[in-house]
Amino acid sequence: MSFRIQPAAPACPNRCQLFGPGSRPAIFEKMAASAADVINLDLEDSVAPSDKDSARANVIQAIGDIDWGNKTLSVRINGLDTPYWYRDVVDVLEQAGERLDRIMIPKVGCASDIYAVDALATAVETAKGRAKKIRFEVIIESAAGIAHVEEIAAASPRLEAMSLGAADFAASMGMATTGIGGTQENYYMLRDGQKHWSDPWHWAQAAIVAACRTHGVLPVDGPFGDFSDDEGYRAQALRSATLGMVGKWAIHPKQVSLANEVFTPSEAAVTEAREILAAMEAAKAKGEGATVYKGRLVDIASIKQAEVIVRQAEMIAGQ
Ligand SMILES: CC(C)(COP(=O)(O)OP(=O)(O)OC[C@H]1O[C@@H](n2cnc3c(N)ncnc32)[C@H](O)[C@@H]1OP(=O)(O)O)[C@@H](O)C(=O)NCCC(=O)NCCSC(=O)C[C@H](O)C(=O)O
Ligand SMILES: [Mg+2]
Repeated sequence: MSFRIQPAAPACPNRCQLFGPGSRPAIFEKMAASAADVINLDLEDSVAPSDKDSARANVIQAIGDIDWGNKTLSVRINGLDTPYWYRDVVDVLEQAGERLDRIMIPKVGCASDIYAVDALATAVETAKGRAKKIRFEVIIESAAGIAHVEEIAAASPRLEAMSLGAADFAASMGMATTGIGGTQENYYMLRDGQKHWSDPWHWAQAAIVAACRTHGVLPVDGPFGDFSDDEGYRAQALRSATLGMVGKWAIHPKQVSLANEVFTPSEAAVTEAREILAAMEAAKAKGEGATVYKGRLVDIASIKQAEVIVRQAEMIAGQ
């Protein structure tokens, strides 16, 4: 272990982030009634340029009017390359109530992007006397974003979560696909004439997880565009969870239960983790640092692995 201790990510459930366009206020109550842990009211790419002002007004109103329960409530602002973002930050922080938890910053390319939003948010909060400091989440969805992922993860103490945005990421990287996440037909290896599909999102996800875990930020998988493909969504989510991500976006309400199922440790996984902890307690009592559990080695590192699962299950149960 490095002399520098790895910081813990925020202990808040983040299994599913449900998105809805700010220009579609008719679905806000349905979003609030969903089982998603996080609600993202969108001012960015799901809102047409002609609707930007009205969407912002809808969102500000809804933050105060709707009962969002114990969900984390987030507004996705427009990108820093647009003329909309500063007004998103200023109007939302000046006019929306303190129920809002996060601002999501899309298409971040470097730590200075976060610095700019931080400076503006800090000025508005101070001027308005907002008691609750807004937290940030970011989307890595460009070549620059992934190239600078670690400095972005370290950019601000406000930063709570980081998502992979597969659609913009693919476009920025020049990837030959119009799919949003999932299996890509042409990304395969050949062996004995048989195709074996590989995962083109894997390396970016792994880079995000490493940056997030280094700096105590929650790593989250972004959208899966084909909402008619439950099995495809589940497979993508299972890969993300296996890599260390804590949740995934839903761009349709039917994806919420899929994310919650995958990112909630199963009873069997929790039972096994507790048994490993018990086996290691018994080993330690005998002065041993390793033992055998179900025919396989478990040691001090296994305690940390098991604790990840138990902590996650307890945090979700206690929400
Ligand atoms: C994708 C949708 C446009 C589909 O909407 P719709 O045609 O209304 O779907 P359904 O008829 O199947 O809806 C069934 C019922 O569910 C309600 N509904 C629909 N969407 C939502 C929602 N997001 N939250 C809650 N409830 C919802 C409908 O009203 C129906 O209700 P009822 O009639 O009472 O049965 C739509 O789902 C949608 O707009 N989704 C969100 C799109 C979005 O926000 N996109 C932005 C995030 S993805 C992205 O930006 C890419 C990323 O940045 C990247 O680069 O990768
Ligand atoms: Mg995007």
